[in-house]
Amino acid sequence: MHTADTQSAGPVASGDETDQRNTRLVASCRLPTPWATFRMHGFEEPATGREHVALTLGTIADGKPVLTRVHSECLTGDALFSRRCDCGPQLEAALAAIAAEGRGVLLYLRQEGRGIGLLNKVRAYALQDEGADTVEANHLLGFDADTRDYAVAASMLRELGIASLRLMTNNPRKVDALEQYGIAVAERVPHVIEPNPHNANYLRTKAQRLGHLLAGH
Ligand SMILES: Nc1nc2c(ncn2[C@@H]2O[C@H](COP(=O)(O)OP(=O)(O)OP(=O)(O)O)[C@@H](O)[C@H]2O)c(=O)[nH]1
Ligand SMILES: [Zn+2]
Repeated sequence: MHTADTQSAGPVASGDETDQRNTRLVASCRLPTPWATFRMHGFEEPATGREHVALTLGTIADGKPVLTRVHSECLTGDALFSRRCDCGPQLEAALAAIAAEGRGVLLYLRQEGRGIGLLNKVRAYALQDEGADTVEANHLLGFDADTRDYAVAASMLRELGIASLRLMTNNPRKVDALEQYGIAVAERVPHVIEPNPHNANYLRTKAQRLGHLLAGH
């Protein structure tokens, strides 16, 4: 098992006062998991009070592209074992990949339900139970299909001293958004999970309507 105990002292600020500082690093600690013992860094977004975390492993502020997962909160998939989506297995696979490499970062962003919040996601799921797809359900509730913003992710990465990523994602819009906020994506690493009978339609909709790169959909 890899351990974060030997990694460099901690996050390094870029020193550039013109950076958009949307987040503030509050505290860091050890986080043992089944895959590795990570460093966990807790951030707050002063403008909104939202709290986010990053898990890091190894030496990450050395300028070389860092294997990275930018994961959006999904309480149902990440914590409650829901099979409606692919979030839980993606989270596990990302931590396993970072541990296997001995170096990397996972940002856990508190933008549940593609930014619409937990209870609106439950409303969206109820509409999907009646036949709407994931995009139609958001629209019926008066939201865009995806209301997430990655300025916070870019700010956290800068505070961790990371400027270049090997990003585990199937979402080209996530790559574009991070680059727009000044983070280089040296490589997109596909992060495809084997579908199950409950999420096959959802994954097809993501590929067809949200532009996700999921081979076979
Ligand atoms: N509004 C809404 N949000 C959902 C639904 N299913 C999952 N989510 C949320 O979607 C977010 C994950 O986004 P995804 O579209 O699965 O994937 P992504 O992060 O864009 O792309 P990847 O990096 O490839 O995983 C999490 O915040 C989930 O809570 C849904 O049916 N409706
Ligand atoms: Zn999910």
